[in-house]
Amino acid sequence: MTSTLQISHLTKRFGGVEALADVSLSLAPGMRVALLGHNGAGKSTLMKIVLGLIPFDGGKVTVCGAAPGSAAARAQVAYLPENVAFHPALTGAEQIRHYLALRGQDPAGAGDLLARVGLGQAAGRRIGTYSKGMRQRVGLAQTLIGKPRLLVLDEPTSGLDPVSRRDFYALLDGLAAEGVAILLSSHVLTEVEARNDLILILSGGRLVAEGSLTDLRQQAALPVALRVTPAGDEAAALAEALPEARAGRDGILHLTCRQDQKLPLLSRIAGLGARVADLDLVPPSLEDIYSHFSRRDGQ
Ligand SMILES: Nc1ncnc2c1ncn2[C@@H]1O[C@H](COP(=O)(O)OP(=O)(O)OP(=O)(O)O)[C@@H](O)[C@H]1O
Repeated sequence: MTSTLQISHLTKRFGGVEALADVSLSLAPGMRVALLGHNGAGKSTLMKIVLGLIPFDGGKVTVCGAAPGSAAARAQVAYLPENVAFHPALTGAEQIRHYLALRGQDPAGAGDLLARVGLGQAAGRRIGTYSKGMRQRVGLAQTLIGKPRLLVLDEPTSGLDPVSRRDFYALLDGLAAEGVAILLSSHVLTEVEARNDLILILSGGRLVAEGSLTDLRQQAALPVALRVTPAGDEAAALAEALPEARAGRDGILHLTCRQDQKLPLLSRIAGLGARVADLDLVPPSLEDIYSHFSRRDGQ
């Protein structure tokens, strides 16, 4: 299948600063990719290059087979910045009608676009009365004008509450299911866990990790934590049977083990039978994995 976005060995320097070094990635239609990285890691530079806003020094970039910034590429890519600004006195429908007219499209399509992002009911209200989540959805409706094949979203859910974030990602899921490729950056690491097919970690302009969350977990090989709750008055007996555990004030026993020791340890705990009331397995979070890769790169 032809890639929607193809980047090979991309390099970009600003004077003496190497903003991107040997970055390669490929987005197939319908793929959702999250770009993570510390401040100055190179996320915005990468997005600007994909949008054709700045030139690059080395490597190759194609957007739907065309050079970034070319008319062919621009027709296929849409961008949503972190903070969208619309005219507060215009209604959602007026604002989208305006953008449709600017793109030479029928303004009557505004209603459908707003309904698509869940703003059908609010289309006739002034944007000044919208919440931040609603304004972000107006932004998403704007990006959908012209049916782009690639969405570039710069921290699209920053400042949104958990419910608005979930709703926003549900919209992206629907678009991805229709074949739209999505490249988004985020600092809210926990939210990208379940919502993306591929996670990329940039550090100092280099891609230091790439994969699904499962791949990254395996590559990082961080310890797994277990919490064992003793049954009734079995705390002392359980602590004796699990001498490597640390007992918390609440009586719960805390253990950690390497990934490859997880199953033997679970089977040992299962063998303790009725002495165990409950068991929780806590895998390393994306925050842990992210710090692991960023630290490894000296950040
Ligand atoms: N126009 C510019 N001129 C000089 N240096 C720049 C320019 N734009 C970016 N840089 C440098 O390139 C590096 C990458 O910056 P970039 O803005 O891409 O990072 P980022 O990951 O988007 O960071 P943030 O999360 O803070 O937005 C940084 O060292 C930055 O200072």
